[in-house]
This record gives sequence, structure tokens and C-alpha cells, in this order.
Amino acid sequence: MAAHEELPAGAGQEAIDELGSIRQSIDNIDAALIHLLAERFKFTQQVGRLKATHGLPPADPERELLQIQRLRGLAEEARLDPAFAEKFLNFIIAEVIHHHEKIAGTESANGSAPRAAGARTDVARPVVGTSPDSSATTSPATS
Ligand SMILES: C=C(O[C@@H]1C=C(C(=O)O)C=C[C@H]1O)C(=O)O
Repeated sequence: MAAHEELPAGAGQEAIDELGSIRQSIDNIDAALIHLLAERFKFTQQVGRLKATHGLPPADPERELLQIQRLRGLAEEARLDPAFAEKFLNFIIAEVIHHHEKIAGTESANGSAPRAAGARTDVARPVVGTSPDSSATTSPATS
């Protein structure tokens, strides 16, 4: 409910104030997430340029698997759904790899890089969805 809207019948002023205060904290956290993501992308762009300069592939599936394992553990400790944490990381990594492909000029018409000859096929790339929430089967809040 936006500030200019009328109070719904039944909700007292105290509840409305509490809602506003909680939402302020949510807005602060959302702002922090945006700033953190912006910083992360600054560094990943640096990685992308380094890889392009030295002929390294845009994606590193082994590193990704380690990151996923680590973040799933952190999520469990924080009582966040690990499946959600994994989807969220995959969503970000997919965008990063896309940037790296663009930097390297290896982007194909459908947006993904052609698989390099000799690229490893024994390392499974995590399945990357298009949205962190679309196929979630469990609540992202707590597990
Ligand atoms: C940033 C890198 O490139 C890709 C993106 C990653 C990420 O966003 O964390 C991790 C591995 C790579 O697939 C990297 O290799 O470190």
C-alpha cells in the first residue's frame, strides 16, 4: 500500500506504522543488494577482460560448482533455502558469462557462446534458469 492510499478497513494506525517501518528496512536491504551486485559486476567485468586478453574461456564450471557448494552451506547456516541460493547464484553467473562472451566476441546469434573445441565435457555445468523464482518449489525465505 502506497502512502497516498487510504487505510484499508480493519487495519489500525499502529499496524500501518509498523508495516511502513518494516518496509523501510526492506527498501534499505534492496538498496544494499543493488550496490553489492554493482560491485560484484565491476569485478567480474575485470575478470572478463583478463580472460579475453589471455584467451581463457568465459565460463569456469569447476569454480561455479565450488561456489554453489559454498553458498548452499552458507544458506543453510543462515536458514535460507539452499535451492534458492543456488538458483540466485546461477542467475547471476549466467549474466556474467554472457558479459564475458560479449567482451571476448564469442557470442553466437542465440546469445550463448559456441562450445570451444577441446572444452571439458566431464564437468557438468549447473542448470541455469532464466529467473531465480519461476520454478522454485520451496519458499526462499527459510528452510
Ligand atoms: C567471474 C568468473 O567467470 C564466470 C563467472 C563466475 C561468477 O560470476 O562468479 C564464476 C565462474 C565463471 O563461470 C570467474 O571465472 O571467476
